[in-house]
Parts: sequence; C-alpha cells; structure tokens
Amino acid sequence: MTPPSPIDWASWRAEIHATLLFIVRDGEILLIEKKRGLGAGKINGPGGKIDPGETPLECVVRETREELGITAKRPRKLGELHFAMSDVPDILCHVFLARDFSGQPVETEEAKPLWYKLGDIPYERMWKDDIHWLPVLLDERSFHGRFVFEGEEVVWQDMQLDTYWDPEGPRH
Ligand SMILES: COc1nc(N)nc2c1ncn2[C@H]1C[C@H](O)[C@@H](COP(=O)(O)OP(=O)(O)OP(=O)(O)O)O1
Repeated sequence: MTPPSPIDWASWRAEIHATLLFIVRDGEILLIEKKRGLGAGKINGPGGKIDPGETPLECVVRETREELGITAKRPRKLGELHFAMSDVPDILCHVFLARDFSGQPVETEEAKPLWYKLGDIPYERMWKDDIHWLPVLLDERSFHGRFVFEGEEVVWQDMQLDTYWDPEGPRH
C-alpha cells in the first residue's frame, strides 16, 4: 500500500516546466552525460527547461539540437513526471521517446553523447527516479509519475501506467 504523500498534490504547482528525450535506435539508447546545470555529472536524456511560449515538443527538439547537434524525428510524448524537490524548485517534466534522428551526435558545452545497449543502462549514474519509469517508456507505455525528493533520495513515489492520454493512441 502507498504511504501517505508528504505533498498535497491537488494544490501542487511546478515552478519549472522541462522536457526529456530518449532516442532508441538499433537496440541502443542515446543518453548524455550532463556537463552543467541541474543534474550535472549525471547520465540523463537530452532536454531542458521550456521557454516562454514554447510547447514541450518544440522545447525537446530545440534542447536536443543545442545539447547534441542532432534533430530528433517524430518525438512522441509518453510520460509526465512531477518532482517535488527539497533543495531546488519543483519540476514538471514531459518525457518523449523517438526512434530516429538526423545528424551526428557531438559533444557540446552542455552534454557528452553516450550510447548504451538497452540491457546496460547505467541507472546507478542517473537520477534515482529513472529506474522506475524508463523501462516503462522503453516498453512504449504511457505513464504519470510523482516523486518526492529529499536531496538526492526519493522518499515517496507513485507511478500510474497507461493513464497518460497519448494523441497517437495507446500502444497496448
Ligand atoms: C529529479 O529527478 C529528475 N530526474 C530526471 N531523470 N531528470 C530530471 C530530474 N530533475 C530534472 N531533470 C531534468 C529535466 C531537464 O531535462 C533537466 C534540467 O534542465 P536544465 O536545468 O538543464 O535546463 P536547461 O534549460 O538546459 O538549463 P540552462 O539554464 O543551463 O540552459 O534535468
């Protein structure tokens, strides 16, 4: 049974809206080592904060270009994550999956590209929430996750699967 949440999610509002993209091709996933900002030193997908007037899709395409120099093809939003943080502003993150891109990933000031086999994803170097939803995304299932962090640790979590409205329709 889920313990009571320390957060009143009904009144919760994120200060930051952000995006993440995971590109999967030929049995491998394209990740980044983040070189600056929130989560520097961690492995993550490319992404970042949504600019005023920008849609989540526009943001994830722009951030992926800025961080890796590639253009994601047909990114599909599969998830939404709500992060209540103890020491940085709360974040609402839109999570996308893409199966193709144009260009060649390059290292930039923001990120170093890293390819991993799908069976070798380095969860130990990623945010602690990732292991709870990245396998769901890779299974092309939609999800809505809520996580409460104390520092680097997840102290409460809830994952709902197959609940997010996917404009392209459910895959399962
Ligand atoms: C708390 O758990 C998190 N888990 C995961 N997997 N990813 C997270 C978590 N918290 C934040 N993120 C992601 C969401 C964004 O992609 C980045 C943060 O964006 P950033 O601050 O790097 O945004 P930019 O616009 O690129 O930053 P600049 O101000 O440096 O341009 O982390």
